[in-house]
Amino acid sequence: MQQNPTRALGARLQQQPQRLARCPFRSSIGQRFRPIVHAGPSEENQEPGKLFGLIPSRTKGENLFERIESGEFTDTGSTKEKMTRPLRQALAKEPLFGRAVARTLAELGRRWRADAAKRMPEARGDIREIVGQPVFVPLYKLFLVYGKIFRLSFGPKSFVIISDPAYAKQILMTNADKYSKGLLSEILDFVMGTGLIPADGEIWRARRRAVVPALHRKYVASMVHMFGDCTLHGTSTLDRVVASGESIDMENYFSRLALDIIGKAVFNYDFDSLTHDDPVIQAVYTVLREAEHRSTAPLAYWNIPGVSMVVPRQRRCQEALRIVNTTLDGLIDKCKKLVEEEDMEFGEEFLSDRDPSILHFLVASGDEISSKQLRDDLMTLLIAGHETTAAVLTWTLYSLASHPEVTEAIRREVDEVLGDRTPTVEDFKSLRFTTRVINEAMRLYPQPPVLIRRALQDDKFDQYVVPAGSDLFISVWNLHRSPSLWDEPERFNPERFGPLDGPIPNEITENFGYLPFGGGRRKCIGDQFALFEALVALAMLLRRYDFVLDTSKPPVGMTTGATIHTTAGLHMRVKKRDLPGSHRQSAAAVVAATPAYAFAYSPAAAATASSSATAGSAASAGATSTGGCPFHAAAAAATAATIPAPATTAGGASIAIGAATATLGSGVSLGPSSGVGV
Ligand code: HEM
Repeated sequence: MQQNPTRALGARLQQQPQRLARCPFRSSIGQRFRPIVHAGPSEENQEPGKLFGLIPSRTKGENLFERIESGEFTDTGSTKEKMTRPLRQALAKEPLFGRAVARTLAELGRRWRADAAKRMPEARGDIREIVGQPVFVPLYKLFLVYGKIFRLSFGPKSFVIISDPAYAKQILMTNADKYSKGLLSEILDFVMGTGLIPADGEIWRARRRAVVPALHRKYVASMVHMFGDCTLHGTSTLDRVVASGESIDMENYFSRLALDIIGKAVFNYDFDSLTHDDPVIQAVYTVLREAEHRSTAPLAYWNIPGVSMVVPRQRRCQEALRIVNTTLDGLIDKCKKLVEEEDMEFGEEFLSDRDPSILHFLVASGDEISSKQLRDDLMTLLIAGHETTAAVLTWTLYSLASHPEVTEAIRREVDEVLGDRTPTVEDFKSLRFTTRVINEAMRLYPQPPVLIRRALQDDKFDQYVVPAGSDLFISVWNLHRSPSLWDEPERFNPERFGPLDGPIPNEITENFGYLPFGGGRRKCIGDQFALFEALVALAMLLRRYDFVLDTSKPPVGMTTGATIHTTAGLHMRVKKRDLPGSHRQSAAAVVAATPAYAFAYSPAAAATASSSATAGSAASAGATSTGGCPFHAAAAAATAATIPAPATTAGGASIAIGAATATLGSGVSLGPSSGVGV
């Protein structure tokens, strides 16, 4: 983080929350929570890169700071003290009795002022006033007014909003023992059970100890090959889009790419959602959508007995869960048989060529766990690793659309380091600029934008006590866009993190002002995996294609789900990139030149491979040269054969998951409606 001129003002603002102890909007009912800016796209903000006015523009921000500085929002103490002050002054002039009362009032006034200074700034209002925009947007506006910690109250419900690196560090690291996942565990129970994300206490400790070793160095290296294969496989779809001249919803595309990748990585299942739809894919999306729906619904109506039988969406959800669970049980059984058959010694970096998945590691480890716990683990990893990475790729590509010079810089790096080769782990040391671009996109669009915790014990943040039982939101969005931490926080600037040969920015290098993967003991276990995945996909796609926003489609807006979604897709026109003086290898040739990645359980890929056995020698050459790997064969064949394109609209099994934007009702619980922290 670099120093900047607005920092001084921001720092002053951070020092004064106690002076804002009263809601500045309260005095003017009509102004309560009135948006300082609008979240929806407006004429001025339709230009990509202006962030659609989703956050206050520089001028608006400065005006707000000026107004705060002028004292307009400032309440310097206790209202009771202020109201009794004229009386006290009048009484003080009276001899004897009057003066005695004035002295008592003065003493009371001192106590009232001291109490007021200890009270956390509080924003009160009607929950309806923040409906209709992604919840992290009003939270940002309130942060600019109330500062680094404030209480947001709706009737009897209240939440503590944290937007300060030191406080975030206290919650996530120093005092992590004092916090649980709270609301998040309640919402995700139906799908993740006691998986790592919602679990707390001993179960979390045991599962973290079991799962983390599965993502060892050799595993991640082998996954990097698979990322390349999957990205290449998806180019058949993009080639069709190029030929058709239509645009494609890249949010949908990335969602499918990420699903294909995480399926293979976690349980060696090939969804192949990039080229087809089937009931399992539909079921996974139904479950994902339900998780997001529950995280933004005002009332936990699904807990009412009988609702799952009566409400159609809940019935569909139950059916989808049944399909997903049956599929997972099948994969677990298959894996158990494989472990019995194979004669492999289990060791620290256990990795099977036939099935390099996390599931295989967990089963082979001999850990005595129930199938239910195993299913919870798999489902958790599937959800954690899917939406997040897809969203990072979506918003990175979106940011690049308005920064062609950055795209060109990526290409220079990729052309030099990779050419048409698929990346290996070793390449990451050289793809430093591309990595910074992803780091910067994760700053502007953190996934999830808010982390959720519940205090198990009282905790203290400077003078403010947060009592046990309080629900806290750490607003990563606010941290990542804080004017006191970042120079021109709204600007997409991959160079802000300093020289390229410096460390890759993370929560430690940025002292908890940057939390793309959280921090402390509950930090993301898939951070490297995810960064490599995004890097491979971005590098390989930008090497091969030009992407331009389709301006005939609705402007891109944001909506909240578990991650930040677009409101109506990221529609882009795609062209093959002109590669002057360079020659582009066919996908089959690239696959042939890539070290073998074994992929065992792949019904869809196997089907594609066998059905396209006559699709050309390129395909079989790819298969042979990679030791008969069915996935390689399928990837190569896919380029030669005709494959149906995925739906490019946000319907069906597509990723309109976040469409249920914070549909918060009046006066009811806010729920964790700001992006659910995974
Ligand atoms: C770019 C992609 C990703 C992003 C931005 C991301 C972000 C995060 C964040 C911010 C947390 C911390 C949540 C909290 O403290 O409440 C987290 C936790 C977690 N992530 Fe990721 N994640 C990504 C990819 C992945 C992948 C690929 C996997 C698995 C292969 C994964 C598995 C997990 C798990 C299991 C946790 C919970 C850890 C625990 O509570 O002990 N994530 N992730």
